[in-house]
Amino acid sequence: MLDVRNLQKIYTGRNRSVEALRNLTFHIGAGELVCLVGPSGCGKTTLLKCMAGLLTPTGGEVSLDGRPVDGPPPGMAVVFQEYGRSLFAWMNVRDNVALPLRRKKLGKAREKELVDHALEVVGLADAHQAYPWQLSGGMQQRVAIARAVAFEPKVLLMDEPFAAVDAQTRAELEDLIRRLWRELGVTVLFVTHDIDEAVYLGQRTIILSTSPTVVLEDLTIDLPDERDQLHTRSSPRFAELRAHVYEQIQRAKHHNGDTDTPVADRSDELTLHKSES
Ligand SMILES: Nc1ncnc2c1ncn2[C@@H]1O[C@H](COP(=O)(O)OP(=O)(O)OP(=O)(O)O)[C@@H](O)[C@H]1O
Repeated sequence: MLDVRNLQKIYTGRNRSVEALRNLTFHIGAGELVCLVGPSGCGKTTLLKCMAGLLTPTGGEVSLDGRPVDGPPPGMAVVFQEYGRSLFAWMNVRDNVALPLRRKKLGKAREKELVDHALEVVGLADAHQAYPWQLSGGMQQRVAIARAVAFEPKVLLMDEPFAAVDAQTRAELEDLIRRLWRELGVTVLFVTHDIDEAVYLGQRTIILSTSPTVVLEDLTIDLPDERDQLHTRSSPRFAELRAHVYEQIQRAKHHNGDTDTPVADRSDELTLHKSES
């Protein structure tokens, strides 16, 4: 489905160059929900932009269903952290959600059907005539998610989408993403710097090193499929996985692509959790 092979990105400026991504390789299968976590500044946004075809990599390749990504692919939608900047203040909720559909030229009836459905699934059917500035931060992010849902993407890329909302809203939105993922069968790559979120949400968590970035570990999250904020987060397995990812992130801060051996391969302790359950 989505393949990242030997991806490298070097930003070159007049006086300096920054090697943000060194050599990233991983695969995301159709219908998977994968989280990507790493220390601040490790290149998560850079990676996501390369995957979305918004940034040209220096080396390596991203491909979707075997086709190289060299511009925004038609079946992909992206939700960014800054919902305030992705919504248009002068358009109401309905028009904001409908905007990307205009390019598809589906006809008014089909467009209305998709927008109504998207607003329904994110719980904003009653707010369709409101303007973004009349909504809370959490509701605005729901509008951004509805916009992505209405587009009927095969792949949904999310870049720290809940970083700017309060903890309670964040928990609700996490559950919304899991519900949408299960109901719509969409493939999701969710970038976060929040360790709890990285464990709670996905089926796998890819842990990145500091810049220049490599994959430190691709961890299977073997929590039950049915998750809820109260029981899942208080389960012993959640605590173990959380501790493991936390530990890896701490090590990641002292590790980058300059070191040959990935952190996960250097310690028996780090494989402890994988053999359990
Ligand atoms: N346009 C740019 N020009 C030069 N360097 C850049 C540019 N964008 C990002 N970088 C550098 O690339 C590295 C990775 O940045 P990026 O924003 O991808 O990291 P991140 O993991 O998303 O950060 P955060 O966790 O803080 O959101 C950083 O060292 C950053 O300074």
